[in-house]
Order: sequence, then structure tokens, then C-alpha cells
Amino acid sequence: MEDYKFLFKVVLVGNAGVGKTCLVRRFTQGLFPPGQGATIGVDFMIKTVEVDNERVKLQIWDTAGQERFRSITQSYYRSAHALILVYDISCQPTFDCLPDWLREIEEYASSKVLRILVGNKIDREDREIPRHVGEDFAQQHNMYFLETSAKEAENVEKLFMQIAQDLMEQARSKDLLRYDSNTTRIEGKTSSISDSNCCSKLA
Ligand SMILES: Nc1nc2c(ncn2[C@@H]2O[C@H](COP(=O)(O)OP(=O)(O)OP(=O)(O)O)[C@@H](O)[C@H]2O)c(=O)[nH]1
Repeated sequence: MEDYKFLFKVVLVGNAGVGKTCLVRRFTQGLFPPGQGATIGVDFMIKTVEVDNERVKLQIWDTAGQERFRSITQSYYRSAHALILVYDISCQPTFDCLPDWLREIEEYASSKVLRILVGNKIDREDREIPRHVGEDFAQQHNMYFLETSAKEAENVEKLFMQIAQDLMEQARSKDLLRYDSNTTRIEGKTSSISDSNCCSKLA
């Protein structure tokens, strides 16, 4: 068996061209791919990281932003523990589409999914969306917020490590709840959704 204690699924969504694939490749391979082509359907990469001395395996699903792949990508939402919604800070239409993406997330993802809003490409000088506008949007919709540059490796490590840390804390507190409910003989499971959203723990 592989040596890790937690396995989490992280799914990236957002308009075509915002830099989802580049963020994933920066994090998993430490590079900025030249001439990155559009993602077809869904792609995935794996990276195992260490959080609080525990090995955490992140399965990162990179979805295609193009409309024609929407029905394929939607099917990946349900099993996600975390969803990263990405826009491009130099491209207003990618920000204007965020409410549509949130509707998709509400329809197809678990209500307990950890949601993070990311404004990518902060290395660009032709910014169209001020930082505070992104921040306000995230706050209004109960999401974490981070600005990144896949090109310059800014905040990319921080983004994924924060997710790993948060999901691990969530998983641990759920374990505590289960333990309590077992000892008091109260049914610990609240719903099938929360169950499917629970981490796969291989201890
Ligand atoms: N300046 C700059 N360009 C970036 C950055 N991240 C990605 N790009 C560029 O943006 C373009 C699209 O990047 P992708 O990673 O393919 O975008 P995507 O969101 O995965 O696109 P789809 O697969 O079509 O959904 C490429 O030309 C990248 O080189 C960044 O942080 N800064």
C-alpha cells in the first residue's frame, strides 16, 4: 500500500485560458509550460505533500474551461473535497462568469465542499480586476481568496498547501465526531453527501 494517510480530491474550474493547467503543473512539476494547449475534457495529476508530519495525497483534477466539455466536467464536481474557481485578473469576462460557475458548483458539488476563489496571472501589467473586487466577491460567497501567478510561482504552493491543511483539519474533526458518537451510541453519519465528502483515510 502507498504510504499516505489522507487522500483528497481537488478540482479546478473556470473559463478557458485562465491558467488552470499552468497552476496545476506549477504545483505538481514546478514548471510553467510553454505554449500550454487547451485541456480536453479532464486531466489529473497527483502530488503527495506533508502536513503536520502526515503524508497527504492530493489528486488534482484539471477541467476544461470550454463550454463544449461542460457535461463531462460537471460529473467530477460531486466527489471533490475542494473546488478551486479560477479567473484571470487581466480578463474581465472571466470574472463576469463567476456567478455562472457558482451556480454550477451549487448544482453539482457537495454543499460541504471547500471553495477557493483564485485570481491568476498577477504578473501581468494589464490588470482589469482590482484585488479588492475579487476579495469582496469571495467574501460574499463564503470562499477563501488568493491571487496567484503560475508563471512567477507566486502563491501557488501556498494555495494547495492551505487546502491540504484545511481538509486535513476537517477530516480530523470529523473523526473525533465519529468517535464521540460511537461511544455514546448516537448515529454519527448525518447524510450520504457528508459521507461521500469524507476523506478516504488509509491508516
Ligand atoms: N502571464 C501569465 N500567463 C499565464 C499564467 N498562467 C497561465 N498563463 C497563460 O494563459 C494561457 C492559458 O493557460 P492554461 O493553463 O492552458 O489555461 P486553462 O485555464 O487550463 O485553459 P483550458 O484548459 O482551456 O480551460 C497560456 O498561454 C498560459 O501560458 C500566469 O500566471 N501568468
